[in-house]
Amino acid sequence: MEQKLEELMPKRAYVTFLAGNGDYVKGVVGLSKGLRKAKSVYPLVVAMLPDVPEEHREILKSQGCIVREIEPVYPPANQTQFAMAYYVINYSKLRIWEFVEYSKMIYLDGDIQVFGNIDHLFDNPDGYFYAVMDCFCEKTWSKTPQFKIGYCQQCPEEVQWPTAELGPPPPLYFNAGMFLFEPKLSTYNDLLETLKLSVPTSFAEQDFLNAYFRDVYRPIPPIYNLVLAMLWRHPNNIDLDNTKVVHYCAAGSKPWRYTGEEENMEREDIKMLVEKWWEIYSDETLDYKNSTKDIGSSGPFILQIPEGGGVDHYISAPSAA
Ligand SMILES: O=c1ccn([C@@H]2O[C@H](COP(=O)(O)OP(=O)(O)O[C@H]3O[C@H](CO)[C@H](O)[C@H](O)[C@H]3O)[C@@H](O)[C@H]2O)c(=O)[nH]1
Ligand SMILES: O[C@H]1[C@H](O)[C@@H](O)[C@H](O)[C@@H](O)[C@H]1O
Ligand SMILES: [Mn+2]
Repeated sequence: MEQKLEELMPKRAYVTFLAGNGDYVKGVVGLSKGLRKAKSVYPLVVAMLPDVPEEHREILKSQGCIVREIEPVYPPANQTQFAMAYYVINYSKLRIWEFVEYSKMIYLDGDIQVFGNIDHLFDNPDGYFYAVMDCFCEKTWSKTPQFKIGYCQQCPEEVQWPTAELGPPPPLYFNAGMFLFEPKLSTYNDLLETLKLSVPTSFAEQDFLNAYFRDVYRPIPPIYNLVLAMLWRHPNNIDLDNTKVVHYCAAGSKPWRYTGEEENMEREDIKMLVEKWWEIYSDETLDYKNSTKDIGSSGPFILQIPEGGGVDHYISAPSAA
């Protein structure tokens, strides 16, 4: 019997996370417009906690986002001081492994902007967890042994890991603001069960995900998640001209809150990147309602086949189920 094309195609989507009634909704609106500008063919799902107000949900739907409410996930009770107190809500991100109507997803934080098309990352071989290596040099890391001895995995030759005192060097560590993963119920259930036995640490679910996926983690280049501190900590490791994804995670760098006053925020490269975020956010031609006719603009109800990545490509892709 003939199967419909839709049924044969592995489904893919971007996914972000939204909590509360604050201003992160602006980040998500910016992100949805950035994905449209980059002509991504996949929709943006917003996994949101129940505390996101109706008004913000409507704004996101009107930008073509698929809104999915999730229940909060809490870490085991513990005395941990997270690097930022609000990181506790980020454990709720684990719910995205339950989105099994998609075979592969790319998670992007709401404070991320996409400046180039990254749809090709979905074609990476199945069975791995792909993300960009983090940097340990900012003050948020000050409680960690890495920071205390001045060790960063971005330049492991500068300060060598003291194996004699601390044992073997820690495994590669990714920033959890961007990653490619495969939703799966078995993984989802195991993540939640494993969390119950875990001890919360400074970087909350980012530390947890690093520990959980350490054997299948494959680093991808920093052009797929430019953690802004890399600009002043490791300029030689980055390629700004070819950077496709920028993560406004450094203190004071969220474009919708930017004042330029915090440390490093007066830099020309930071100003330029903040301006580039605003250009996309304020561009009305990128609003979903103005761009649905445009081929390549992502939206929830349109089945689209990417240029040059047609039917054969989809059908031959190995199943991630
Ligand atoms: O009030 C809030 C706070 C956060 N968020 C969402 O949670 C994400 C994570 O928060 P930040 O982007 O402010 O955090 P950082 O980039 O500093 O944090 C990094 O470390 C965190 C540890 O919990 C997470 O892993 C996060 O994905 C990773 O990029 C946001 O992008 C946004 O999508 C909200 O919706 N509302
Ligand atoms: O998740 C954190 C956060 O984004 C910090 O702002 C950054 O300095 C860290 O390197 C990262 O691990
Ligand atoms: Mn972030």
